[in-house]
Amino acid sequence: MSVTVRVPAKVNVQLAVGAARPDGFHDLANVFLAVGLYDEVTVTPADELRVTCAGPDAGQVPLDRTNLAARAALALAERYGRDADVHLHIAKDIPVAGGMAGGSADGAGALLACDALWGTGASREELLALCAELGSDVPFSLVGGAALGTGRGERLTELEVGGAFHWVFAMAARGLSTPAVFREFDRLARGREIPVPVASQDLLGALAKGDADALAAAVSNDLQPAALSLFPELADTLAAGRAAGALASLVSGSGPTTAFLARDAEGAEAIAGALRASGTCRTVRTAAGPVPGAALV
Ligand SMILES: C[C@](O)(CO)[C@H](O)COP(=O)(O)OP(=O)(O)OC[C@H]1O[C@@H](n2ccc(N)nc2=O)[C@H](O)[C@@H]1O
Ligand SMILES: Nc1ncnc2c1ncn2[C@@H]1O[C@H](COP(=O)(O)OP(=O)(O)OP(=O)(O)O)[C@@H](O)[C@H]1O
Repeated sequence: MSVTVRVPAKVNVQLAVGAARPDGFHDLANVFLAVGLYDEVTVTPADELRVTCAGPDAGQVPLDRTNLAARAALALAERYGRDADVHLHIAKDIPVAGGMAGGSADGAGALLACDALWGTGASREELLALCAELGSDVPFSLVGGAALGTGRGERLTELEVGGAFHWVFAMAARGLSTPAVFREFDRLARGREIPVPVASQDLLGALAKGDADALAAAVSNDLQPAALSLFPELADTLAAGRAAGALASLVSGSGPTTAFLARDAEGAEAIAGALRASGTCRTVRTAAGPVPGAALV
């Protein structure tokens, strides 16, 4: 018997970052939108814990116990007194180290799949608490849709969204390490007063209305200067998307994937074509959101 769970990627439509906390994390006002790019995690009983991965970026994914899917299976097994002798297979379509919560998606997917396989009877709250232990983005991968994340991003308030938003994502030639981007944020912020992060009411209103122009005017990412500082060529990708008519262009989360908001699906295809022709990125994908979070298939 095996269980498969499909989990979406995310884009951060607002990422407000506060000062570094004593524990090294940063308080955030993090507005997540789940978009239709998916990883699938399949769990099958086995003689020992084993991870395999297939997909264009599979070579960059660790297959040992540092893999977030393996860590999720081990955490759930420990909490509910099971053994974690399972084969976890990840069909990976979300870019690796791209700022789209790919590893987090696999963590949430493995947790839900193992939970279904083992019949632990864990409540949604218990699963969300385990997700938060695995990583700041993991609870959102479980929940999906749209949500405001506070604390280090793990405390979620689900948000109403009034329509679909159409996006283009440009994947970069190399990844960026999330801790390195936060460190660069700290370096750039040195000697400056950092305001307490708060969600933008204009942005929440634009999401609720499903208004792409209003959303474009309100998107922001406090990690973008740090990502650009570590990866200056991203400015060329952002400029190419703007020139192609994107309503908004921004770095997704900690980057280096760049995200472009289009008016509709047709507009997204046109921007995607122009980005491909620009030669400023590795691959280009289109996806709409919001979509539901991790779910059994
Ligand atoms: C950049 C975002 O993707 C935006 O959604 C997230 O904030 C990062 O979430 P994530 O990849 O799940 O991050 P975690 O695995 O929890 O943390 C990785 C590292 O990122 C930094 N980190 C992460 C989240 C946060 N609120 N403050 C931080 O400073 C810390 O150095 C931490 O050691
Ligand atoms: N299942 C996994 N898939 C991909 N990377 C993983 C996984 N488990 C652990 N990792 C490690 O985590 C690193 C970050 O990968 P990931 O794809 O999660 O980054 P990301 O999308 O930028 O994350 P986020 O948007 O949450 O900051 C990888 O370089 C890899 O070493």
